[in-house]
Amino acid sequence: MDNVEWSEEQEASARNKVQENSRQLVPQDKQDEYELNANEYWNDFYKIHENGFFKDRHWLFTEFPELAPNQNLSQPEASAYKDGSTRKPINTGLGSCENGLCSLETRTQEHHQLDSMKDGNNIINRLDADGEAILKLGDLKLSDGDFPGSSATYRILEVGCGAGNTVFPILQTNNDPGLFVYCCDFSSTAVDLVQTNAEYDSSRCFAFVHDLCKDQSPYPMPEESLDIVILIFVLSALLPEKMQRVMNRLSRLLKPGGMILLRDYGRYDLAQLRFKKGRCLSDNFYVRGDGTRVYFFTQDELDALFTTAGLEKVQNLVDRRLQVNRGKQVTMHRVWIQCKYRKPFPTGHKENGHIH
Ligand SMILES: C[S@@+](CC[C@H](N)C(=O)[O-])C[C@H]1O[C@@H](n2cnc3c(N)ncnc32)[C@H](O)[C@@H]1O
Repeated sequence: MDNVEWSEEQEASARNKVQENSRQLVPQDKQDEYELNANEYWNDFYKIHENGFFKDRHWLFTEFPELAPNQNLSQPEASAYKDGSTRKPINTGLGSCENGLCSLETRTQEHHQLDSMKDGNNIINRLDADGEAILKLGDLKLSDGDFPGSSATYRILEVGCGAGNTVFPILQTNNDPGLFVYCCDFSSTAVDLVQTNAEYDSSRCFAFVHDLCKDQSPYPMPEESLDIVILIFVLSALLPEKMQRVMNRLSRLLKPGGMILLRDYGRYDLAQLRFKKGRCLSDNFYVRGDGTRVYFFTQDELDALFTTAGLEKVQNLVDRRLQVNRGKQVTMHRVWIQCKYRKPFPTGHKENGHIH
């Protein structure tokens, strides 16, 4: 069931559950260890789950048509929503990772494993599907005029891309010849999975290891060069104190008129209510059994993060769904938040004859 309203009692019961499971916090030394080794916990996650699955992402282009703006994405079953968006009925989870468990579908694609080889003095780690060398960020000499994707006309960056469950559908669906897709993750295991995927094409895509929370961790593109930045269930994985700096830096990468698209966990989502006592790190921030962490947002918190980074609201909606597992006879309340925030044009700028 889509966009179900919550009753007062439901809201109160959720609040009680959260109060109860937040009562006992994880000790600080353990918290520091989760932060210090965060990428290792995610490496372990991807070593276990690999990409032997392809998560169900049929909602991607109905929710975010900006990812393939020139394609005719006919959606006969799409229904209009109050906020003007359209979406197809969703009868499964959104394929996000919860408590280390993901809704999985068997992946049919072959996985390329091409081992290191030497080319003169350059170490080329791998070749992509077309036999092109896959370069690492550290191998590049970056200058403003010449960077991966510098000749593209539409640049998308996905941060925290995981195994590429968003990147590959974009590359398949968006056939704009001017498209270039960047993607990064601080898990080198995840980035390896992307780079060794049979669909990885270095003429259209650049995957790199990057820690969003490290100011000195470089991006391969200059500021004001991106049309779209995507964050799908990623901001929630960061230490809350570090979220604003991350957002500020991502905002600087956007062209004026460019947008950040986000989908993430909302306050009182089933995944939050299911946490047992002793897993809470701080208000609404928890650690799963596998050492990965997750925050549950309100719309206002996200609005503050985006607007403080100088962006303007295009959309900020809460998507509540009732999932029914008929086999187990249980109903589950999911709460996700979806946001689109745009970087304004400088005042006095003229676009299509309109002065901003
Ligand atoms: C819940 S997963 C979502 C993955 C992917 N966006 C998806 O929807 O399938 C969160 C991702 O964020 C990445 N991540 C967490 N903290 C990060 C950081 N500081 N820098 C870069 N990536 C990070 C993790 O490695 C993981 O791949």
